[in-house]
Amino acid sequence: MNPLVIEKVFKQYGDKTAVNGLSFEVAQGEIYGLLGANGAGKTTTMRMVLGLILPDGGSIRYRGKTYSTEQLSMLGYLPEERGMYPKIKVSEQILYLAQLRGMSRRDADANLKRWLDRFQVPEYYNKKVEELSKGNQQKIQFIAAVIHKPSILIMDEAFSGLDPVNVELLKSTVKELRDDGASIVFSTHRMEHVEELCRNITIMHKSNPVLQGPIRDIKNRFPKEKVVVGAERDIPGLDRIPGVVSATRTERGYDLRISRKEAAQEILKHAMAQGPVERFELLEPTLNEIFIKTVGESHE
Ligand SMILES: Nc1ncnc2c1ncn2[C@@H]1O[C@H](COP(=O)(O)OP(=O)(O)OP(=O)(O)O)[C@@H](O)[C@H]1O
Repeated sequence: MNPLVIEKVFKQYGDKTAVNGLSFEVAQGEIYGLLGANGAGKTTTMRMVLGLILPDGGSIRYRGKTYSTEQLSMLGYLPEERGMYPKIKVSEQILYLAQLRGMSRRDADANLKRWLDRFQVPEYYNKKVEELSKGNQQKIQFIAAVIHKPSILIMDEAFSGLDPVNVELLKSTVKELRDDGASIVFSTHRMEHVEELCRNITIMHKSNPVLQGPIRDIKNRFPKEKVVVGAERDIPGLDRIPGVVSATRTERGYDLRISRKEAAQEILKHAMAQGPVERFELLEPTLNEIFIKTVGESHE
């Protein structure tokens, strides 16, 4: 049985349905992507998984059990909003939070020092949170979420506010936690991070799960509609090939949009008939394009 199983979960606020029959499972050592436009129901879902609010229907199971305080030490949460106390020292609040999650102060202290070294900021141990930049506060919040080695980790916009170097640092840390066996629910609007980190995803829209499954399978369900041709010279007539919706001249050649896949071969033939082609590629849709299509279509 998977460590986290969400089954037909339903949540209502007054007469507003926030989550409508959502089911998914997160395996051990998996990062699961929970995606959706603003107001889709992601935060509500994460809060239910964390036991902060109760579902009105359906069930959430943690290693086969329903929520109880026993699960506290198993769960870690990185919220989107910074939730640290500005006036209190980093070490004081992290050690306090770790003890709430069942750790001894000594173990928590050793872990905290290890994490601060890992993030190359050992000097933050005695600093007040307000003395740190926004990005560095995010690192501390990250440490607070993982200090007790949770086996189920909920991460909401984990990399927001970080510079590219720190994004890479935290990304590699998330991958390590996955490789160590954590089950991670990862929610973000940054589709390139989802493509890199997640195997399976759910896209929610207006409280409903509208697209679910392995990213690989989802991509195969959507047609390839983009062709890139690399050529320095002009290739007249590309836009007149049947099935070509548009052909745009770029620095390095042409970007084309097609409405049926046979058009790709015609484009290649046409281009080669006029001289050498340096590059030719039929691109699969990006997750960003799939997201926009899905949410747009289900919106209508
Ligand atoms: N405490 C609440 N009381 C009433 N309605 C709520 C409450 N929390 C959320 N909602 C409503 O439930 C729906 C889902 O909200 P939720 O915060 O889960 O969305 P989200 O996917 O996390 O959005 P975002 O990407 O903007 O954070 C929204 O329509 C929201 O207005």
